[in-house]
Amino acid sequence: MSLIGKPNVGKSTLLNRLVREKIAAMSWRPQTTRNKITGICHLEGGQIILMDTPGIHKSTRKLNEVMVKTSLSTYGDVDLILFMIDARQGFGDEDAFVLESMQQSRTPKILVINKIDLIPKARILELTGAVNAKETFIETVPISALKSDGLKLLEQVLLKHLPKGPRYFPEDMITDAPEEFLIMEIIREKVFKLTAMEIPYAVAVLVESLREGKRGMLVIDATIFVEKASQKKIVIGSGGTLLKKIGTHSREEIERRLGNKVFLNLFVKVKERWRDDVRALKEFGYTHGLH
Ligand SMILES: Nc1nc2c(ncn2[C@@H]2O[C@H](COP(=O)(O)OP(=O)(O)OP(=O)(O)O)[C@@H](O)[C@H]2O)c(=O)[nH]1
Repeated sequence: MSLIGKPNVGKSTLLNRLVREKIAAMSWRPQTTRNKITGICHLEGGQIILMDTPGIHKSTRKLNEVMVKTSLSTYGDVDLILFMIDARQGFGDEDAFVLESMQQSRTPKILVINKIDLIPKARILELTGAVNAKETFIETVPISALKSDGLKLLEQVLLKHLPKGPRYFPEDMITDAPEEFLIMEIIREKVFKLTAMEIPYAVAVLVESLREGKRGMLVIDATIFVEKASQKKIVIGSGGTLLKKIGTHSREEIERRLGNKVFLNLFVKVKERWRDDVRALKEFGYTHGLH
């Protein structure tokens, strides 16, 4: 099952709620998610395998092109597409763009109206009617991913429409992403939250090494890449304060997630124009559609 929508509608929030753990980076900024992330949701009635995808949007940058291709590539691989819109914003041009990209696909689609905590009930009905007039959806489910409202119903709807099959994953597995990926996403999320303007978008994180240190401590070396020397200065902050904060917040969350004491070494480096540099994109794991 693939979760599709424009940036910032709440896809990662829903994924994290359904798997009951945080695996995808979330922030109030659009385009937080850059890769396809698989989450495994264990329910009484079965397992649901979900793909969170980067928000589909228009852009000329190579990185953004890769992000969109990553999302589109999931259409053929899944049994269901969840198309998510933001209830407060309603259905706009950006949503129309996403919907258009799905029209070729014969995969059954479910409309998920998220953030219903922000609108009056009558508006939900209106939106349901308006969007269903544009495309055939087998179901419409209004939810608030943030407030965990409507999620039980959504789970039931998903189980109803997904084909029966064997349980593919063990009960304790919630994602197929390697540890390095989780660590990278945690650090990237902290940078997204703690910096402003163009910085979040100019940042990539690479986990350089992961090893066991003294007394079972996990030692992580990671580099934050930015595009300009001026951005490096900002990420480090005066006297290194911001980098320290990014490091502390990241370390605490990595420790919680991995259940291990962590020693995190963070470096900041400049890689000019990496978002348009195919080699750098590959190095950072943004590979979809690149040759
Ligand atoms: N009020 C409200 N806010 C929500 C809800 N779901 C998500 N949000 C907020 O919307 C913002 C975007 O959420 P994300 O889950 O990062 O959105 P996304 O669709 O994964 O975004 P991209 O990574 O840009 O594709 C965050 O600030 C969330 O807290 C909801 O049900 N209600």
